[in-house]
Amino acid sequence: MLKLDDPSLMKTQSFINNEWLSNKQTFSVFNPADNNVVAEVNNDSSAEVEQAIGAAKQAQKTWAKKTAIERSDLLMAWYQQVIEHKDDLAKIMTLEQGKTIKEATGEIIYGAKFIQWYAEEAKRVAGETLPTPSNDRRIAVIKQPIGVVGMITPWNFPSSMITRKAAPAMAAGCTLVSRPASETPLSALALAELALRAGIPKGVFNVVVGKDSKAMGEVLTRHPDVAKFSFTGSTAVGKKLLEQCASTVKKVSLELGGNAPFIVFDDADLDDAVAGALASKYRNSGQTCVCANRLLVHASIYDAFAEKLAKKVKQLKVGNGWDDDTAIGPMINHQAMLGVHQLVTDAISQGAELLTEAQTPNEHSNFYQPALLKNVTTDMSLAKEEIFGPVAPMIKFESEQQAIDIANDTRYGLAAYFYSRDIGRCYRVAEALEFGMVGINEGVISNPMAPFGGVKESGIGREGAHDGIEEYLETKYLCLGGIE
Ligand SMILES: NC(=O)C1=CN([C@@H]2O[C@H](COP(=O)(O)OP(=O)(O)OC[C@H]3O[C@@H](n4cnc5c(N)ncnc54)[C@H](OP(=O)(O)O)[C@@H]3O)[C@@H](O)[C@H]2O)C=CC1
Ligand SMILES: O=C(O)CCCC(=O)O
Repeated sequence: MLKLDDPSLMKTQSFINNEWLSNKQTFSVFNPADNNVVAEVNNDSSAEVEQAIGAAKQAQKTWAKKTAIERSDLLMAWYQQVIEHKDDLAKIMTLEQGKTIKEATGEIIYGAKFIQWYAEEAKRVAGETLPTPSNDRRIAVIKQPIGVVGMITPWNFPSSMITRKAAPAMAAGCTLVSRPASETPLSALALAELALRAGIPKGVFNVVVGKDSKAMGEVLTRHPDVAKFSFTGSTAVGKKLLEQCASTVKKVSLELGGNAPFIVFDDADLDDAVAGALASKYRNSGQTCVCANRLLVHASIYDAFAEKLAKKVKQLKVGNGWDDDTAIGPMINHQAMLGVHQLVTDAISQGAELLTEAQTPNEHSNFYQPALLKNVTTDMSLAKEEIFGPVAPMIKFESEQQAIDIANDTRYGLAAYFYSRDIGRCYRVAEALEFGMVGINEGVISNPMAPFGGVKESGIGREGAHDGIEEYLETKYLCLGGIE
C-alpha cells in the first residue's frame, strides 16, 4: 500500500474549473511492476473535454489581463508547492509508471524547473517597434496570448511533459485543458491539486482523464475554441492529430518520436563515451524519445567500446522502482515489453550478436533485462525503429562521412549525440547532423533553459528556453497613422 505524507494528493476525479468532478464511470490504473490495480479513475470522454474547454475559455480573458508579475507569482507558488511535495509526487509516479524512485524524484524536480523558468519568462515577453515606410506612421509589434490550449501528453514522463507545456502557456496568459495518458493520470491530477493550493484561478489549468484518447483527442483538436494544440507522443499519432487540427487551422506543437544516433569516434574519450551511452540509453528503462537508439562506433574502437559497455550494462539491476539498488524498472506494459523483445529476436535471427544474457519474456511480467547487441546493420528493424526499451544496438562505421550518413538516414530528427575530442570535427559533425538537438561529449541534454524539439518527422516547435513561451503567443502588428 502506498504511504504518502499527504494522502490528499492521490486524486482520481477530473479537475475542471478548480472543482473535482465525477461522472461515475471509471477506468483502472495499473502498477507496471506487478500489474495490480492502483486506482480507479474517472473515465472522462468528449462531454468533459467540452466542459473543460468552456471553463478555460471563460477564464482566459481574465487570466490574460493579470499583470505578468501576478501570473509569475502564481506560477512561482505552484513551483514551490511541487517542490514541497516532491517526495509524494515521486511515489505516485513510481506507482503508476514504474520508473525508479530516484528517477521519479529527478523528473518531479525537472518538471518543477519548467514552472520556475516560465514564472521568470512571464516577465520577459516583449514586442518591438520597427522603422516605417513613411514619417506619418508608426509600427509597433505586440505579443498576445494565443487563447485556450489543448494538450495531450504521454506516460513516459507523466509530470514534466505537462509542466513543460502548461507553464509557458500559463505564463503567456493562456488557459488550458490537459489530457494525460490513461496509463498515468495520477501524476497529472496531483499537479492539479497543487495548482489549486497555489491559488491558480479557476478555469486556468484543467485536467481531463479518460481511457478513450481518440474521442478526447477529437474534441481537443477540432474544437473552435481551442486556439493551440500541443502534443508529445508517437509520430504516428502526432500525424493524425496534426491532420485533425487542420480543420480549424490551429497553431500546433508536436514533440514526436526519435531515433537518436550516438556516435563514438576513434578520438573519443572511451570511458566518457561509455558513461554517456549508459545514461542516454538506459534512463527510464530506455523509454525516452531522446534516448540513444543506435550506437555508431568507429571500427578501430568497436570491440573495446563493446566490452566496456557490456560490463556496465550487465551490472544494471532490474527490479521494482521502490528498491534503492534498482536501475531498470518495468516497461510500461506487457505489449511494450514484447515489442522490444521482438526487435531483439529479429536482429539476432539476422546476424546480430547479443553481448548480454539471453532472455525469455515471462508472460506475467513487464520487466526486460537491459541488452546490448553488436554486429547490427542499418537494415535491421532494431536500427530503424524507435526501440523505446533498454536495448542498445551497436553499428560499426569506418569514416566520419559514413557515420554522418548513417546517422541522418532516418525519418526522425530529434536528438543526436557524438563523442570526439577534435574541435574541428565537433563543429563539422554537429552542423552536418539533421537533428534538432545535438549532445557533444554529453549523453543527457534536457533542461528548461534549452530549446527542446525536433526536425523532420520528430516534430514542430520547441519547448523550454525563451522559444517555449513564443509557442503560446501571437504576434500582432499595429500600424498607427496620422502622426504628422
Ligand atoms: N515522443 C515521445 O516522447 C513518445 C514516443 N512514443 C513512441 O510511441 C510508441 C507507442 O507508445 P504510445 O503510448 O502508444 O504512444 P502514443 O502516441 O499512442 O500515446 C501518446 C499519447 O497520445 C494519446 N493518444 C493515443 N492515440 C490517440 C489518438 N488517436 N488521439 C488522441 N490521443 C491519442 C495517448 O493516450 P492513451 O495512452 O491513453 O491512449 C497518450 O496520451 C512508443 O513505443 C514510442 O516509440 C510514446 C510515448 C512518448
Ligand atoms: O521522451 C520524451 O518525450 C521526453 C524526453 C524527456 C526529456 O529528456 O525531457
